[in-house]
Amino acid sequence: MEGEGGGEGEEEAEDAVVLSSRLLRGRRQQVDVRLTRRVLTWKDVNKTTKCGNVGFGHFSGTAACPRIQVCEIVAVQDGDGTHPITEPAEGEAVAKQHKKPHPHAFTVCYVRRSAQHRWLSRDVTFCCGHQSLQRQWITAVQQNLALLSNRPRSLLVFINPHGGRQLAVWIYDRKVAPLFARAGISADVIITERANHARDHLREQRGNLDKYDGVVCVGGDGMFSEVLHGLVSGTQANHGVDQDRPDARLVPCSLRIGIIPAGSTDCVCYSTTGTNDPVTSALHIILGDSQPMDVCSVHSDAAFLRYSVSLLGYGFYGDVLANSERNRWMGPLRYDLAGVRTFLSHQYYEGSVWFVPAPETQRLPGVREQCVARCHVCQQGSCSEKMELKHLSDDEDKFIKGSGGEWRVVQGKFLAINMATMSCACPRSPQGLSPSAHLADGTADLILVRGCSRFGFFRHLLRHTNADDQFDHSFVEVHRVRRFRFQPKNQQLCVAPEDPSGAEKGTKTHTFSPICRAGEEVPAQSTWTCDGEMLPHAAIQVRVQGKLIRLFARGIEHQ
Ligand SMILES: CCCCCCCCCCCCC/C=C/[C@@H](O)[C@H](CO)NC(=O)CCCCCCCCCCCCCCC
Ligand SMILES: Nc1ncnc2c1ncn2[C@@H]1O[C@H](COP(=O)(O)OP(=O)(O)OP(=O)(O)O)[C@@H](O)[C@H]1O
Ligand SMILES: [Ca+2]
Repeated sequence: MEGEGGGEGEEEAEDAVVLSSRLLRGRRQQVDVRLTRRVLTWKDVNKTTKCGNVGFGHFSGTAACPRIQVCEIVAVQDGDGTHPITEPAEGEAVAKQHKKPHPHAFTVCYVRRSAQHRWLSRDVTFCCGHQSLQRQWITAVQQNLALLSNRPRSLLVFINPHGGRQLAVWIYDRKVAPLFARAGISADVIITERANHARDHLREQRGNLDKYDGVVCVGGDGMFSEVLHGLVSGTQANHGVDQDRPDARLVPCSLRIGIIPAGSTDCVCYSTTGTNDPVTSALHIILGDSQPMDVCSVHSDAAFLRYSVSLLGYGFYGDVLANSERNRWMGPLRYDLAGVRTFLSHQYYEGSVWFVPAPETQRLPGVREQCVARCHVCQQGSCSEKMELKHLSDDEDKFIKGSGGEWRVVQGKFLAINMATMSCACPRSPQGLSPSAHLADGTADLILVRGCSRFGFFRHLLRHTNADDQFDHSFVEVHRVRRFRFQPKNQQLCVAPEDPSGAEKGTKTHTFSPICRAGEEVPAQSTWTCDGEMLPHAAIQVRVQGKLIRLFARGIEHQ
């Protein structure tokens, strides 16, 4: 980052100099510029820096020298970044060119960090004494960049013109496409014409996607979900994996997914980059960042329903979504209106929640430790599914032993049942639904909100918007889990299963049926929201598939 201190002296000593020259920065400032495999640095020859007024070629201890990591260079080109070094075409108004560029200038475009995890692209221009030196510099930087093999060269881009505030096309054309072009990335762009256009295209073309290094969606969580479904389903089909089988081990997708945020919540983008800024996302894509992510597969009995990466919510969030759908035309505001309405209804839902807890070695939710870039918890990988056990203190909880893992069940009335596979941070809730959830640890956080007063629930919701602990309520419990099942009250198990996963092994011996007798009131049922889409079933089974996909992101960096 320009202007940032060094502190990598030893590493730098081993990082051999590729090229160094005395150049002009801009038009006037004389600088000694040095390129190594890892960094581009320069220092003003006339200024005494912290590292002393060292002679040319001596950059040791460049504490105060501006430096750019090579891996954070977007592009290098001739000219001053705004003026191509070509003669104006015949008839072109020379007046348009307010200043003639230096004939032997070259410009390095690089990433600069700004507040709140935003990234900007910035230019620095150097002027050389003659053309061959200019060529030498451009070639040297380009050769360095060519060594970065994780960078995408070719992308498939889907734009949803109707998501969020309906600005997706404008955002892509104005903010993203120019950066991709500058970085030499070619993009095949499809503006979607209907819902599920992107998903269907990816499924149909699944044998034909090798020419791309990644798929980018410009839209919200719904668009991301389309790309996720298209790629995951296509990958399973390519490998002969039957995604209808709840116990199937899914094959990870090879193509990375980029998200240019242009939706209403943009939770996946926000949780993986720390912001919902299109330029930041474009830069993460250009640098070729890679963030693995857990994906939940959701089934109803033996039928596949959907995949989820953010929130599976029954009760409050399910109802917010259902209440918001008819007001889609309102854009992001629809959620606030539906939220107030749902809050006032204060509806409970009865049922049984079954889950397989994550091993004790994986940190418990509620510990205020965030999943960060290069997170050591996620790097440990999804551990084996052999579970360690811990009894719950609540009398209502039963401890169930089964042959396919250790299941627990919690029964009762719930205001909300939320399963967050990652933090679900978004602009409405910067810490998220489950602030310490991890992006790629192979677990999800199950948050159960039981009966409480409206005031209590209001306080719980309010804590999603500040730094207070939303789990610190007697009516909220949270478990870190690998698997999960839900049965609403009116569909209780007729035969209590020895192992609720039996159904997932094709050895189903139990059935679900209404337990209400004639004349008895049928308990209220909610619907599930699955990453913002409604599910048609209330009784579901969920399994976390660790690190199934990768995004062009790197998680939240320390600031
Ligand atoms: C007192 C203020 C309370 C504010 C509480 C804010 C909690 C926000 C938690 C957001 C969690 C988002 C999880 C991400 C889900 C995405 O997969 C999905 C698809 O984009 N988005 C939504 O379902 C969209 C979900 C949007 C949920 C909005 C809920 C708004 C609740 C408002 C309650 C107001 C009570 C006022 C009483 C007078
Ligand atoms: N051309 C289209 N016409 C109508 N619907 C579309 C089109 N393209 C995509 N969709 C659908 O629009 C839905 C919403 O899109 P998107 O996720 O981009 O915005 P959003 O719902 O406002 O944002 P968020 O999901 O972040 O709340 C998606 O479920 C997607 O399937
Ligand atoms: Ca996770």
